[in-house]
Amino acid sequence: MVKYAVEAKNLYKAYSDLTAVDHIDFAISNGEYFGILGPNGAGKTTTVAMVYCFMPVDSGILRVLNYDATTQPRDIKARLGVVPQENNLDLELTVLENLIVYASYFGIHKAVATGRAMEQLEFFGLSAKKDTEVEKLSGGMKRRLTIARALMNKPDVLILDEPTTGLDPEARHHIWQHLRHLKKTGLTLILTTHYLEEASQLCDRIIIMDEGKILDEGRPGDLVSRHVGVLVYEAGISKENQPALLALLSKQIQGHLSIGDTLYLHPGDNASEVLRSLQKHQQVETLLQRPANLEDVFLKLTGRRFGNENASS
Ligand SMILES: Nc1ncnc2c1ncn2[C@@H]1O[C@H](COP(=O)(O)OP(=O)(O)OP(=O)(O)O)[C@@H](O)[C@H]1O
Repeated sequence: MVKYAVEAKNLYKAYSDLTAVDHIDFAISNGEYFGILGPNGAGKTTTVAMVYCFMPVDSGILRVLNYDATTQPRDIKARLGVVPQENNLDLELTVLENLIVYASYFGIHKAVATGRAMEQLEFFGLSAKKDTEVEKLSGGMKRRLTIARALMNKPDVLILDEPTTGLDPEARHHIWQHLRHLKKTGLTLILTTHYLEEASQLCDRIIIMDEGKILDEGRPGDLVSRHVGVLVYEAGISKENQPALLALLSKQIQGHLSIGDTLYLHPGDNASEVLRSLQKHQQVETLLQRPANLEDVFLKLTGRRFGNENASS
């Protein structure tokens, strides 16, 4: 068995003069759930599109299941499952037909394909819909069917490009649950997402991308504790009060970090004392205490927020 499911070294891709993937390195172990997290335009889709040999590599090394992405794309494609960003199911066909037709592209005999399809539909809670035309399914069902379809060739690596974008929270959680169950099969999963919670919930390890570069990589929890600590206080501070407040904090907490109106406190910090001071000096209009998350990591690394839709996802 090869050591890495995917290995990228100095990987580079540009569209004319726009650099989409800027000399990045990463390695994904077999059986790992690996996330590529980043805002719109970060280069996530371009990165995975090179992994599934849809887009050519401009320069650098990209090996997938020990095959070279430039010279051995057919070997790679045969062993991958891909769920692209847009649903590309055949809307006029039934649920079952979609799976069987897809399997035929891999030369899987109809009888074998039917058996496999029934197993997949059972697993993804779609058995009752097997004879329904795809256009009549809900968005969440369509997405589950697209994942089921990508598993028809029993891939070693499953690539999901933004698997839950556009779904409501319930449908999203439903998909997460299925993906967690799939982990037991030893599947390697590569997921791109701009949902911070999705990355935290599903991934063993993530890279955070921005403007084609990798800002950092690690386990989601480790990234949070390494960059921002455990607790975060969001303080509503008027602009004129900010300098005085920061001066006060500096006296009280060694090495505290503040970005905008968010204060980051590490477990060793004397948080309750800080809070008392803040309130005593009436420099804070509102104060919210919450656990630190990957949004804070992104903010710390870039000085920019990830985007409002992520805060509550
Ligand atoms: N076919 C293309 N032609 C030209 N530029 C492109 C093309 N595809 C992507 N880009 C640009 O390359 C950069 C990276 O895009 P990419 O789609 O890889 O990012 P992303 O992180 O997946 O973003 P999103 O979440 O919006 O899909 C962006 O600036 C994008 O506008």
